[in-house]
Amino acid sequence: MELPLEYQKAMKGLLGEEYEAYLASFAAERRYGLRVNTLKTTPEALEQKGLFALSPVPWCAAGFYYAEGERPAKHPYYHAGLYYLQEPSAMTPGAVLPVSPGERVLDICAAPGGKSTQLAAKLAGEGLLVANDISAGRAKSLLKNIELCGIRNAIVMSEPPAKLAERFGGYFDKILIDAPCSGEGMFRKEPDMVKSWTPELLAFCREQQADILEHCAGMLKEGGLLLYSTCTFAREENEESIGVFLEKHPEFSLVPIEKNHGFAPGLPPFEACVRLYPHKVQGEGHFVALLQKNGGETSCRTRAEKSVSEKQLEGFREFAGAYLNRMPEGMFQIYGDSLCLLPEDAPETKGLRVLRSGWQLGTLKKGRFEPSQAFAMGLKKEDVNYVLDLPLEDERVLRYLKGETLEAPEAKDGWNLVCVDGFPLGWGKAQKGRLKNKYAVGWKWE
Ligand SMILES: C[S@@+](CC[C@H](N)C(=O)[O-])C[C@H]1O[C@@H](n2cnc3c(N)ncnc32)[C@H](O)[C@@H]1O
Repeated sequence: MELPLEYQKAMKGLLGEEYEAYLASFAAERRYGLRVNTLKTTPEALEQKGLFALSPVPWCAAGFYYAEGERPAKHPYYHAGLYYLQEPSAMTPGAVLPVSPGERVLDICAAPGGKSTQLAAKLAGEGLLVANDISAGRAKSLLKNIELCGIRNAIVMSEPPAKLAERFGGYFDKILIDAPCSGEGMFRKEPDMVKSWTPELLAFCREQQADILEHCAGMLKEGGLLLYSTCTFAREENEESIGVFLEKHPEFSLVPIEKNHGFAPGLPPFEACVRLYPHKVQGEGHFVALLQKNGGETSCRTRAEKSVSEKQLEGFREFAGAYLNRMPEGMFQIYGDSLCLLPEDAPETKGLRVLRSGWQLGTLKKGRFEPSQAFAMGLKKEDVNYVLDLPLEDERVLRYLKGETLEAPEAKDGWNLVCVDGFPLGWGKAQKGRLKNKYAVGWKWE
């Protein structure tokens, strides 16, 4: 691969004697990763299934390498949201940022959702994740991944940081900025990215990074943590972006990140940060900085009003009475014909471009409730009365994912949660042994 001369010069300056080892890493075997979705299963349980040859990613508890040639995206368990495919070094920001159930977390550059799905797993269904991406198109794939992983407590948005900052001053406990960057750490994985590299691109990215950092500063609570990451090596987009930010914001300080697993320290005087290089770790490359806010705004009080009447919920209550073993808890909201369930203290989002607010349960048309794909993915098998639980080897699993009508003499008449080995895939409606397929149209197995 022909690397731009100016890039070579910058990397030689950064790496010194290690530069040759960095170049040699381009010829090394590429490593692929998947991260187990702990909202659905455990790393041990997935390993025991013996689906793929997995070996652990040392810096991410639920992360695994899988061998080239394996196709985990072509497996029904992928469609059940049991794991997310993620480049191993990209698992670092979500692993380093401490998140506990009940917190309010913002992932401001979230699409397609690698880190959002990781943070949501740490929230374990409690608290709130706001997953945002400025690109409305990319936010759609973010939404799909949030739904696929069965995440019930996320608001998916597409807004510029300035707009969010107007609404969420001092609101979040944790913020992740996985910033747009020149992507130098992707050169091995996506050689085409080399072509778009220019020094001007670095300067452009740096401006965007400064804007995002600036607006996020005000959205964090006092004592809150902000994680800044890029998949690039350029000093300008990493230590320099952080340096400029810290000069302007003395209320923030760097929190040291442990230098295990071949992680290199940030460039002086920012040794508290980490750099992942492809010649030092089994991964493509990343920069990670963790900052704490030691003063400034305290929590703000934006809270959505309850606006749904019992009358409007009749159709859902009827469905729940017939098919659910457990009533989902939270605040019901209706957007158009879509019924969603939000955490009780969810924020007011009127006026913001929201793709999804909380857990979409289904649609209400003329009072009739029809359950949604997202509802199925956020349920557990035990939550539902009528379950068509197919073993992995059953040929109907693939036929269901392809959208076909199934012969299902064992299904009871009515709505059935279709599962593979106990993990929900979607809905079907049975009548006299035939199951009408209700799998989401855009999700079908190709
Ligand atoms: C590195 S990617 C994020 C990857 C994502 N965090 C993941 O793990 O899947 C950067 C994202 O930032 C978004 N972006 C660029 N500028 C932005 C801005 N000013 N505010 C919010 N998002 C932005 C891009 O659309 C892109 O999806």
